Amino acid sequence: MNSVVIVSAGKGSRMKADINKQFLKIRGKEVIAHTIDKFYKNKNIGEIIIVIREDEEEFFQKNIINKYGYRNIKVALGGKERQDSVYNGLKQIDKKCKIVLIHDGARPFVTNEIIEKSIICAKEYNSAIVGVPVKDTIKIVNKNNEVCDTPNRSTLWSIQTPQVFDYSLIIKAHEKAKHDKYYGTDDSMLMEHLGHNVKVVEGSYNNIKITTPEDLKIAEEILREN
Ligand SMILES: Nc1ccn([C@@H]2O[C@H](COP(=O)(O)OP(=O)(O)OP(=O)(O)O)[C@@H](O)[C@H]2O)c(=O)n1
Ligand SMILES: C[C@](O)(CO)[C@H](O)COP(=O)(O)O
Repeated sequence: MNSVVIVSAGKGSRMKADINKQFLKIRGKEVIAHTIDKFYKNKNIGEIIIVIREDEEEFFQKNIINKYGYRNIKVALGGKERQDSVYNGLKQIDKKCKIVLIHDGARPFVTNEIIEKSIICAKEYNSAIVGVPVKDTIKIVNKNNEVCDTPNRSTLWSIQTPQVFDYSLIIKAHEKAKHDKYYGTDDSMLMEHLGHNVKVVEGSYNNIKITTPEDLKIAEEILREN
């Protein structure tokens, strides 16, 4: 069985809104509901776990689960860092799970095609992450704003979610990270820390993470075009 952990227990501080960004609306529907729909309607997904902040659990139940009538969605509580929230979600997964997808609640434009090709890749390589080649030139800059280096752009990818893994391996990777007090900014860094190869699957430039107020405007446009 394939399970998905959708992490939605962040603070959304860069959005500077009165409510958590997951509950802001794009074209009348909450960001998190757009994201859930993508997995809820996908025939390859057997189980959905949403990770929510404890102080937002009641609001989530009433305004998302009850409002849209979602069934069989498990809820886990968030942790201090994204990585802690992912681990809490992974612990709720059914024993029958072989492949787990980890996805940001704040990335509502994931597609069926991306979900399907990342699962196929994870079945072959145990570890698959979605990304797109960078379009800009990237500079490494020091604290005085001086350029230190310009990495070769043809080797640079911007990494998104879903990130998809063999379930027992990602649990092992989290346990090693916990033991070593190692924190990564994405899930695959834990697999790299475990010494495992990670394969990249080409995603979409529309699969943005809603992070700042500008992203909400871009999101409205993406939805209008699709
Ligand atoms: N402790 C945390 C931190 C983040 N996330 C989730 O991880 C995803 C990516 O994180 P990000 O966009 O950085 O969200 P926030 O941490 O909420 O944003 P900010 O850094 O602006 O506060 C989001 O769906 C967020 O809800 C989480 O579940 N638990
Ligand atoms: C996992 C991620 O979405 C990949 O781009 C990203 O690293 C999350 O980072 P954030 O610091 O929580 O925004």
